[in-house]
Amino acid sequence: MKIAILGAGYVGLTTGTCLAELGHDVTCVDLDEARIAKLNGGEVPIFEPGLEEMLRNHVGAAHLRFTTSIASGVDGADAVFIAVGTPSLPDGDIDLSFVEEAARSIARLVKPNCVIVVKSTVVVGTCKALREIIAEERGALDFSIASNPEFLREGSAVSDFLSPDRVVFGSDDPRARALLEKIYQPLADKGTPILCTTNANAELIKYSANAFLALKIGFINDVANLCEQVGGDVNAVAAGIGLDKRIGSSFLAAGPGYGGSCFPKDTRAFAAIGRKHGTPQSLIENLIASNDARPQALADRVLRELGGDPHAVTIAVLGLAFKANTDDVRESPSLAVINRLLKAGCTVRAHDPKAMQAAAPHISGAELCDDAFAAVAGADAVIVLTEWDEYRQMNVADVVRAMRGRLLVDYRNLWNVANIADLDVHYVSIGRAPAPRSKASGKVAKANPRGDRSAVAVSPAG
Ligand SMILES: NC(=O)c1ccc[n+]([C@@H]2O[C@H](COP(=O)([O-])OP(=O)(O)OC[C@H]3O[C@@H](n4cnc5c(N)ncnc54)[C@H](O)[C@@H]3O)[C@@H](O)[C@H]2O)c1
Ligand SMILES: O=c1ccn([C@@H]2O[C@H](COP(=O)(O)OP(=O)(O)O[C@H]3O[C@H](CO)[C@@H](O)[C@H](O)[C@H]3O)[C@@H](O)[C@H]2O)c(=O)[nH]1
Repeated sequence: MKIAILGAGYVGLTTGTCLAELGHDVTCVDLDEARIAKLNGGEVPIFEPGLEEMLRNHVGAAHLRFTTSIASGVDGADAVFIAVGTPSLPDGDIDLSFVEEAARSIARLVKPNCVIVVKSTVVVGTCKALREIIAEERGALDFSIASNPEFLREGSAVSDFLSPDRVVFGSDDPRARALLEKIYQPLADKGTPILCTTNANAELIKYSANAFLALKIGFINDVANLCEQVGGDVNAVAAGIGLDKRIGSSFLAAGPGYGGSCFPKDTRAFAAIGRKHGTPQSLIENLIASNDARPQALADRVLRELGGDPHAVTIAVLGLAFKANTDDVRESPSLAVINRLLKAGCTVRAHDPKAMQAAAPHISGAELCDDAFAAVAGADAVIVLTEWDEYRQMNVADVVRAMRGRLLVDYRNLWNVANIADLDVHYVSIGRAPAPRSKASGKVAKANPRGDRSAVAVSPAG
């Protein structure tokens, strides 16, 4: 099958490479000349595990090409996937202008009977609107339009695409359905459930899935707040509720709030579409408000723990990406925490294994360190904000030795409390029971002088 993909970002590039892997002949088109030049020079412009190697194999075998020319990209294509961005508008609704522009630009170029597949995340009714735009541009063209929402996660995009929980496509016409079935046949052969439904349902499924997953995260973060006040441990609570098959254990990791290019934007769009149609999505509206407030609250907590004049304080931040295994910093809670600390007057030194270049323009004033220990050296406090394995595997005793102060803030619950128990540190984590007991005496320790019950204060051994 000859396929063109418009947009060679996280989704377009992964989709193009994986469709080549499934045996199709793929051309990825992007208007960003620098991006295409990099790809044609054998360089992959994003960090996504497994992508580079797979991409090189298919470029080498001439199944995968990159171009800035829409005309040559879509020439003769049986299907054209639109995978361009759908950013937020100021009112929370999504900006469909890139998708509309993409549809307009291909309308006069695609061959008759072509199937136009909307891969971008779009609000319900978009396929219908695009059909009208294309008809307006091209008059009598016989074409089909389908929605094929993407559920991959950054950091595991390739495996998510090739081994998905399901493939969803929505189309109101049999030609599009038949073509998409053919495109995804290799996944169906492996037993992947294929759900074929209407355009509108497919569009709604994507937003509902993201909104529901974001709700799970918001819920566990609220539970974490409660645990801190009443003496619970959110990890134990999450494990306990996650064993109920109706709840499931995934997406119950408490942390600094969800970020990234999808959940924040898609929950806002979900809420906006509810308001527009007179069906307010109050659960989601509340979720957005509490998630937006979380990074600031977590930064303020660090300032409270430190006390004194923030101008005299140096803080090391470990992690800038919105999650591990990606270089993406879009709506990363880490950036919001850092900017709050900078505004308060702190000196901030930050590190990330992959995301420093992307983060730099958003945290001017912070010093970027090539090495995690360079960030930590001489710091009064260390805050972990991204769950990179590199940080998980750090020897916490070495971290403490390198610091000037004694405040360790683990906003991803990466470090094992038992390994910290013998260190002379004040350890703050998310949703953990206060354990202010000295190992030696079994009495309440004084290592948490401000009496914040949410902090785990650990006394030196012996
Ligand atoms: N990032 C994810 O994990 C993810 C997962 C599922 C769905 N989505 C959705 O997929 C869509 C794309 O997301 P992304 O993260 O890949 O975006 P991105 O910003 O990484 O990439 C979009 C690309 O489209 C290009 N582009 C814009 N207009 C174009 C046009 N007319 N023709 C050709 N190229 C054009 C841009 O130059 C850019 O390189 C969004 O709707 C997003 O919500 C994203
Ligand atoms: O238990 C969890 C799981 C995730 N997160 C956070 O939630 C955000 C999103 O994480 P994740 O879903 O793993 O990454 P994305 O790449 O944003 O993927 C989401 O958004 C994509 C774009 O729509 C969808 O395709 C995916 O199915 C959906 O998981 C990140 O900030 C994570 O740190 C948590 O705090 N706790």
